[in-house]
Amino acid sequence: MGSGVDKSVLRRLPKIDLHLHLDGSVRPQTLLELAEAEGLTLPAADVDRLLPFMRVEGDCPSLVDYLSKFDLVLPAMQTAYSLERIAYEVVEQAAEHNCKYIEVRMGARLHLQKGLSLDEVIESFVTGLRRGEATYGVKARGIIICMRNHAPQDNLEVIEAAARFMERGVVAVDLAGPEDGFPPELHLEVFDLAKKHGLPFTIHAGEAAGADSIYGAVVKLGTNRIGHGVRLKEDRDLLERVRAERIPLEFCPISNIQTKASTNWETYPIREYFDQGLLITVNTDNLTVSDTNMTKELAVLADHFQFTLPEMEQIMLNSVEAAFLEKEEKRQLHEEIVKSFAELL
Ligand SMILES: O=c1[nH]cnc2c1ncn2[C@@H]1O[C@H](CO)[C@@H](O)[C@H]1O
Ligand SMILES: [Zn+2]
Repeated sequence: MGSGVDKSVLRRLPKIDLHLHLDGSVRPQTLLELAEAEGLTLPAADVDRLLPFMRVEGDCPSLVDYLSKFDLVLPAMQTAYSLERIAYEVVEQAAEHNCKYIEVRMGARLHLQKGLSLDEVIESFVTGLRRGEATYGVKARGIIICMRNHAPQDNLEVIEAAARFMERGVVAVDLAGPEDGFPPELHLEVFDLAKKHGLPFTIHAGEAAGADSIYGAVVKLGTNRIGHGVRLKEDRDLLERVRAERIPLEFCPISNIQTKASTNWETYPIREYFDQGLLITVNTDNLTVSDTNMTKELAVLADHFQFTLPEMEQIMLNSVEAAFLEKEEKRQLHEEIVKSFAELL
């Protein structure tokens, strides 16, 4: 199998990652250092032995099991220093794979355990992104996540805080966390508030739950983008609507197989959706938890779905269209992607 794509070129291709969680992308060495400095206990004292606790290994039965991996890192993400550093290092990791633009997301309320305020959390996060952008030249913006298992009242506060950072690197908000039992409609009011502030949003849907969840996100909430959306084909009318309205799908192939959004590559609908003209984007989700990077994600497209380099360019241009950026910024990014592909092809 394979599309005959020269693998050595994949790393050099210009890339965009629109779906990337901060807490799922902590380097093991960084966790060790933060734990040491803060007196936190970890299950292992060196990188090799710590890694199995940080990433999904072998069989992961479900999204809920996948999400249990985040419990290990969150205690070390409760200070301004750690949040700034981890955000900076995510940009650094993106630069290693020639990403030109990334949108990094974080659940602000998950970082209040040691007394930081919501504003301090977001400030530290965007400061790290900005420093990363200045150092590596990767344009980096933030998305603030509301957790679907948190009370809507608490999420309203998250939206208010995110809105205060709209001129300082926050470009959108999101809904993430366990999908079963927490439909998007529970947070209708929360995303109405986002709309009032002119904050666009993306909703994780169709990953662990089926098309109903995507329906809630698209029809009831009016989402601008869909996080994953793998199970969209379960509702043909909805698929047609998503296609016609050009609502982007943030696919994360390696994570999607791990969380069992699809049971295997044979049933993973990326080729089918792409060929049907859905606005497919390809992203990493969680660099550490999923043990991935953008180069590996593109290799999956070549190995399992015969995507050619021009098709990969189309995927990146889809990401430009889907990006939460101003028109002029998108125009520049589009130009940069086209130019770099032309040089490489
Ligand atoms: O693929 C995913 N689906 C749903 N929720 C996720 C996924 N990856 C991470 N998180 C959740 O988002 C929180 C903030 O980053 C993480 O702590 C995790 O609970
Ligand atoms: Zn996600």
